[in-house]
Parts: sequence; structure tokens; C-alpha cells
Amino acid sequence: MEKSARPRTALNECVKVVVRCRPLSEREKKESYDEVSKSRAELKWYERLSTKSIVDSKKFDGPLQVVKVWPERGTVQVYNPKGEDKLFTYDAAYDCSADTQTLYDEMVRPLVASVLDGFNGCVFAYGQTGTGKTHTMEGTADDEGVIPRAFRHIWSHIENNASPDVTHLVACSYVELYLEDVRDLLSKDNKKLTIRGQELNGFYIPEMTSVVCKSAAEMVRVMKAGNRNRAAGRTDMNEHSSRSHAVFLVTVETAHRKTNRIRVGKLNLVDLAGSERQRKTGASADRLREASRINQALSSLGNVISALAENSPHVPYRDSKLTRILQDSLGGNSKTIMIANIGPASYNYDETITTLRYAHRAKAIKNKPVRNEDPKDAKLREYQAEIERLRALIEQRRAADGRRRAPRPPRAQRPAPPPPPPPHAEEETVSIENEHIIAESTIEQEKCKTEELELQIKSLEERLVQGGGGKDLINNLNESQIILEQRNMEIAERKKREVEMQQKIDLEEETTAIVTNTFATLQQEVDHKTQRLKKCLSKYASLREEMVEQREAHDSERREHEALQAALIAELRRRLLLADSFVPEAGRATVLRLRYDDDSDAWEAAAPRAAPPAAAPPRLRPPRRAPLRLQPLPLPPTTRPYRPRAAPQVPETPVKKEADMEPAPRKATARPRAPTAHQRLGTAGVR
Ligand SMILES: Nc1ncnc2c1ncn2[C@@H]1O[C@H](COP(=O)(O)OP(=O)(O)OP(=O)(O)O)[C@@H](O)[C@H]1O
Repeated sequence: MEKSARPRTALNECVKVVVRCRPLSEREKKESYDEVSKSRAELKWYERLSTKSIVDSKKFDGPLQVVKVWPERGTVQVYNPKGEDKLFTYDAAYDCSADTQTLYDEMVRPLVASVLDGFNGCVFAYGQTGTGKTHTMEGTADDEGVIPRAFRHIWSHIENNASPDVTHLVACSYVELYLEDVRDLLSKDNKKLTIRGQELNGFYIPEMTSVVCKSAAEMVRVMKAGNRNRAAGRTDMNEHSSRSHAVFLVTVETAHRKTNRIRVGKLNLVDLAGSERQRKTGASADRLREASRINQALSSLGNVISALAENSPHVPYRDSKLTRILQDSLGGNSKTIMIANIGPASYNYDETITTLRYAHRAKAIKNKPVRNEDPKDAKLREYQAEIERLRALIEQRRAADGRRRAPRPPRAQRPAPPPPPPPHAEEETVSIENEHIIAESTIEQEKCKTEELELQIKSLEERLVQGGGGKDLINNLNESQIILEQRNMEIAERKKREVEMQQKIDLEEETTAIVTNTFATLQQEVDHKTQRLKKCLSKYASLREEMVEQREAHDSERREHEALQAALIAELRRRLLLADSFVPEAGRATVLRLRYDDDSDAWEAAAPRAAPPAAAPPRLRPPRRAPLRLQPLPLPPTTRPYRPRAAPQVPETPVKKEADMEPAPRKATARPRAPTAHQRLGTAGVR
């Protein structure tokens, strides 16, 4: 077996993080701000920024832009109304003047090139709603997005590398995750799909539709067809908001005849739904439900990013379907780019800071990309085997057909049949004719089947792209363009490295100065150290401030979750009461019961309780009598106090011996009993 020229495993590779800031939208520009309606934070901003000559303090139109991007350093600065500005550094940062072409050439192109070389790749756009995720991934008529650019890149590569020894197969799938349901956007009825697999071996979606494409234009058509099925809606933040997470999967298989090897690269292009604060969401219950699910999935994604960044032993991939789908892209076998989209307006300050923090954390995630060579599930191998099988079948059929059609030996050479009985001569002629007809129809059928097989082979071969080795002028032009773009990218990379080096040098110089500095006077030393102490104190203060902010953000998020949950339960209760839980005969509503459904991972209303059976006629009981109370009767004043009467004198009987004694009858031995209270009272009453 020929040894691969390049290593199969790339070194552990960190997730690359890019920040893109969109311009102020037309709506934002139109919003008029006067001094009265300005929030206190906004006024603070104005004060601070006007002292820095960033804004004109007399001009109060439109929200403030509080984000400043330094593309040459990959740094994003956010003006902070409370204290020091916040600075975040990434692999690249683009301001509102940058187009998607620049972003693609500098960051995404190398990743797609790796996919064409058999690696897995993922580009995902993350950010608050309305910050330009769909704009970046899908693009517009004027500015094509990352996805169609990747299609063109793939096909220009295939055309440029066309050779009879190389065969390609390109297939696309498109799924969306809406309210925790995975749906196939390329199937007729948007059927629901199941994610299978385990955390150890990876998750996969076995039943999703896979469409084989033969050009970039065909892939764009597939994407547009899927987009028509995608859940979208209007929110207060975005006219056309994506309400689902969408994953476009491109699989590129390349077979090399000489090496007899197949490389399979998979590219996940993900447009996440935007996170949205409840207070900024439209109030409808469906919107609340959507927003709650979107935020839930995004917070699971945040937890996975945090766990990976902190090298935690447990990464909660299983918490949501989104994190299951993205498992390989985050900490697995993939090269990944995260595009964090932000808006520049001051009223989105909190969301912008949250996005930037997540993006900063994602920089620490290490992936382990491996080139996929000769995987078992390569479709190309399946197709090639099927073509071989069909060809062999056709050969067999042709051979059999040849034997059937071979000229029959002349009658003289044939063994003489036994002489037929003369009366059946006519019957025999008919049977021979029938035999002939049957044989001919069989031959016809066989011919049809062979043609069918040939058509099958043709359709299979059509799916595979095999170049004839001729590169035309346009392809050459494309190739030189690609080379030029790669050179530009290398220059940008070098510049970035220079900046990084400069930062490191500055840091080193600062530390060595402490050690090597010699001070002429004691005062000089005191001044220097005071300055350093001040710096340390301000750093400490900013870290504390960040901690407090994070806690506040966490608390407010929790409060929002709770409020959202309460709103959803109230809505559910209202609907159920209206719909079917009211039992008119009983004249009262049944008790609402909620149960937690593990499959859908949600609270659901349990089936309403059946109406109570018609009330049975009441059993008639005798009326309860008042308890008998015995009252002492008042005694007449002349009555003497009661004294029991003395027992009557009974004459003494002679004592018998024990042996002679017979059991005396009870009555005879009955002792006089003390009178009962009743008797006593009764007697008293009579007296
Ligand atoms: N870089 C940009 N340049 C110009 N316009 C932009 C840019 N980014 C976004 N926009 C515009 O901002 C609006 C919102 O963008 P988009 O729909 O892509 O946001 P989103 O993040 O996908 O929102 P959601 O999460 O709600 O789907 C669109 O009108 C889009 O054209």
C-alpha cells in the first residue's frame, strides 16, 4: 500500500474564532434619541465618549455605536459606561466595512481546502438575533454568504483537479432543529429525524435525505429549496428571523484509482438561531415557546464550550440535540471556525458582551482532526461495487442470450425423434410454434432487463464526477485566483503573528524592567512602584467588575427563565381550561396536571381527568337525635337528703358442710345491688 504523503492526523487544533460586527440597521438609524429618553447608562456613555472625542455630545440622533473593531489586530473594543473599556482579541475581527469575500478568503478557505483533503470541517455562526448570522452564512443577492462560496470553492477545486484517475462524489443534506425536533428540510413532508449513536462513538442522523449534486448551481438550488421549508418568523429585533438552528452538510468523497483509496471530507455549515432576551421578544405564546427552546439549546452549547475550555472531565453533550449534532465540531474530529456576530448599538451592550465572552472562551477548545481515509460508509465504494456487480450481471445475461440465439443444428444432425403417431401431427406443429413464441418473448424480456441494468449503471456513473484531464482557460484563471487569495491570506496571517509577537515582547519588556531597573533615587523607585501598583489595582478592579457583571447576567438569565416558564405554564393552563378540561355537568374545572415527558424533554399537560360519575342519590339516614342528657330534677325544699334504704333482713340458714353443698341458685345468692343513678333520681323525683 502506498504511503500517504501528508500526515493523517493534524496536530491538536484550537477552534478558530472570528468576530463580525454589522453596521447600524436602517431601523436603528431612524430611532430618534433625545436627552429625556436616554437611559442613564447611555448618558454616561455620551459623557465618556464625548470627552474622548468619539461622539459629538450635542448630537443625539440614533443609538450610540459602542463597538470599535481593530481588524489589523483581531481586537474588539467595547466602550464600557461604568469603567475601563473591554478588549477582546480573536483570530480575526471584521468591522461593518468588511465583506464576506474577505472573511471567506482569510478564514474559511483553508478550512474548506482541508475538507477537500479528507478532514471534517465546521463553520458555525453564533450571536444575538438580528446580528447577521444568516447574512454571513447564506448571504444576499449582492454579497454571497459563506455557504454558496464554499460550494463554488468545492467545484472549482474538482474542476481544476480533474483527472481520469480521480473520481468525486458530492452529496448534500439539510436539517433544522426546531423546538428540539430534528427535521429533514429536503424531504417532502419535512419528516422528523432521530439522532442515533452514543457520546463515545459519536452521534449521527441515519435517515436524513442525501442529494447527490453535480455543480455549485445545483447545490445552491438544494439550499434554497431547504430554506423554503425552514421555520422563520418576525421578532421585534429582526424582520426575518430564523427560528431554528440549520445545519447544511456537504460530503465530498474522492477516490484515487492509483492508490485505490477513498477520502471523505464532511463540511457542516451551521446557522444558529439567535439568542433573544424575553423582554425583547414579541409577546405571543408561540414566540415565547420558540425563544425558550432556542435559549435552552444555546445555553447547553455555552455549557459545552465552557466545559471544553476548562478541560472539564465531563462535557454535557447529551443536554440538547444541538450539542449532540455539534459534538464532533466541538472537541472532536473536526477543524472548526466559530463566527461570532455582534451589533454595534449601545442598547445591545449586554448581549454583545455575552457573545464576546463565549467566543473568547471557545478559543481554548482543542479539536483532534483526523483525515478520513477509507471509511466503511463511503458511498463511492458502494457505488463502484454496485457498478461492478451490474456489469458482471450484464455480461452473464449477454452470454446466456448468445447461447439461446446460437443457430440450432440442422435437422439431419439432430437425433431422430421417435416417429409421431400420425393423428397428432397438427398438435405438435402448434406446440413447436408456441415454444418459439415463448423463447422470443423471453429473449425480449432479457433484452429489456439488460437495457435497464445499463441505464442503472449510467445513472450511477452520472453521479460520480470524473474529469477528462483537460483544464480550460477559465479553470486556470480560477486556480491562479485561488493561489493569489492564498498568498493574501498568508500575508494576513503573518501580520497577525507579528502583532502577537509584539504583544509578547511588550509583556516581556515590562517584566524584565522590574528586575533590571536601577533607580537613581529612592523617590524614582517609589514612583515606579506606585505606578505598577495602580496598574495592578485597576486590573484587579476590572476583574472584580467582570465577576459582578457575570453574576448579574447569570441572575437575570435565571430570572428570565423562571418568568418564561411561568408564562408558558400560565398559557398552557389557560388553553387547557378553555379547550377540554371544563366539565359542564360537574359545574367546575378539573385540576390541571402537568407531567414531565422525557422523550420531548418538556412539561406536558397530562390527559384531563375524566368527569366524575353522576352523583348517586343521597342515602337517607334517620335524623340524628340529640344526645340524651339527664338533668337533675330540682328537689322540693322540704325533701330530706337521700339515704339508701337498708337491705331487708333475711333469716339465717344453717351452714352446710362443703361436701353436701349444692350450687345455690343465683337468684337466692344475689346480693342487693346499689341503686343506679337513674333509679336514684327517679325515686328522688317521685318523692
Ligand atoms: N455585515 C452586514 N452588512 C450589512 N447588513 C447586514 C450585515 N449583517 C447583517 N445585516 C442585516 O441585518 C439584518 C439581520 O441580519 P440576519 O437576518 O442575518 O440576522 P440573524 O443573526 O440571522 O438573525 P436571526 O437570529 O433572528 O435569524 C438583515 O437585514 C441583514 O441584511
